[in-house]
Amino acid sequence: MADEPLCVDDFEALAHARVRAEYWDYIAGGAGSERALAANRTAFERAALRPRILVDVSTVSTATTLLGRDLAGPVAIAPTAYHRMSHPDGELATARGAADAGALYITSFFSNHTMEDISAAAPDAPRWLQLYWLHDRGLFGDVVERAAGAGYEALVLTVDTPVLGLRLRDARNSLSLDPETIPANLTAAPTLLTTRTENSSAVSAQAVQAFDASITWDDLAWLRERSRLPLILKGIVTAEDARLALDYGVAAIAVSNHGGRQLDNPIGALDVLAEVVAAVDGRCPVLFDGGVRTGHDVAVALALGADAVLVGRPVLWGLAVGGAEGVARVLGLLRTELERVMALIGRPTIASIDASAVVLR
Ligand SMILES: Cc1cc2nc3c(=O)[nH]c(=O)nc-3n(C[C@H](O)[C@H](O)[C@H](O)COP(=O)(O)O)c2cc1C
Ligand SMILES: O=C(O)C(=O)c1ccccc1
Repeated sequence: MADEPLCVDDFEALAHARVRAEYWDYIAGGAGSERALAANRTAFERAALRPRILVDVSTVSTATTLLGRDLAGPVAIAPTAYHRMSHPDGELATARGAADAGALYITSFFSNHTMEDISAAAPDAPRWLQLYWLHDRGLFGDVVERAAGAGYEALVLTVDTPVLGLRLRDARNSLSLDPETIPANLTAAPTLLTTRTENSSAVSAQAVQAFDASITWDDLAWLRERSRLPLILKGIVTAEDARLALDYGVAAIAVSNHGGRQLDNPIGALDVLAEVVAAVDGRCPVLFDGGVRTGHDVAVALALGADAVLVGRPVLWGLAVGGAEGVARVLGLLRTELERVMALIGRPTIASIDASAVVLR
């Protein structure tokens, strides 16, 4: 079959043909001139793997552990908003696909199904909940308090989005949201549910209305009082903030530039990974996202010190192409590609992919 997707990029082309143009621009786009978006990919082109030979790779295992949870592999689903833009079954399909693939699913707070319904779609699968700090502390506290009971095993506070990046594609499209694409966790606050604005993006309007840009490190204690779940901060890109995060007792750090959607930075996410890994110095797991598209990319990020990687857009491409099955296939592809790369570089376990496996050109 000529159309059979054989790599993640094949899914992108197929998904593009299926997703409405304005939604596609929201998913694909970056901030400003999209330099950060492009840099996330070009950074990987500067990293080369260093294969070792005559190692027994007759058995290769991608199995790993994160915060005490055994996972089939080191590739997890990054939190992305509004999955019904990609498929009518939205996050329910994503949850089933993730469970089939044995992958951790970090559910976006801005999901089109409630966090409880998403959990119920795949009850025993590993799942974390991503949070945006809301102006509405009542609503925010309620969400935080519900998370553990709904089966979420950790909270991921996104810290790179006090305001939304300048998404020119969305502004030019006057991006509006259909009723089925409203954030289901926020229906108690209808004033946050703008679906249409003149000459600007409704997504951006929702973020402006909802996000509290005043929070600082000391507010983390407030979160802690409401949930005993481990806390991960997502969007750390400097050694200074990595050290502060450790001082504040985080369980893990996610190095990310939000898929190039926030600051229009000429440096790729991968370029800052080593700085954060050095500052963390093994004291907590480090996750990485931004531009991971192949098993080779996964191996590079692990060699540079990440404990696991997250994929954002590729999961949405799989979702658009084949619902739950498409999500599982994208994740499965990345895992089998990683297995092949591990064999080819003579590193048969995740732990054996150390700094000697990569060189930056
Ligand atoms: C359509 C879309 C929506 C996103 N929504 C969220 C979100 O709700 N919360 C969040 O923390 N990050 C969000 N992100 C950022 C991702 O979690 C992740 O950092 C990024 O997509 C990784 O880059 P990649 O798409 O190149 O894999 C979003 C990204 C995309 C593409
Ligand atoms: O688009 C995004 O990157 C994003 O994180 C987001 C999530 C919810 C509302 C608005 C933006």
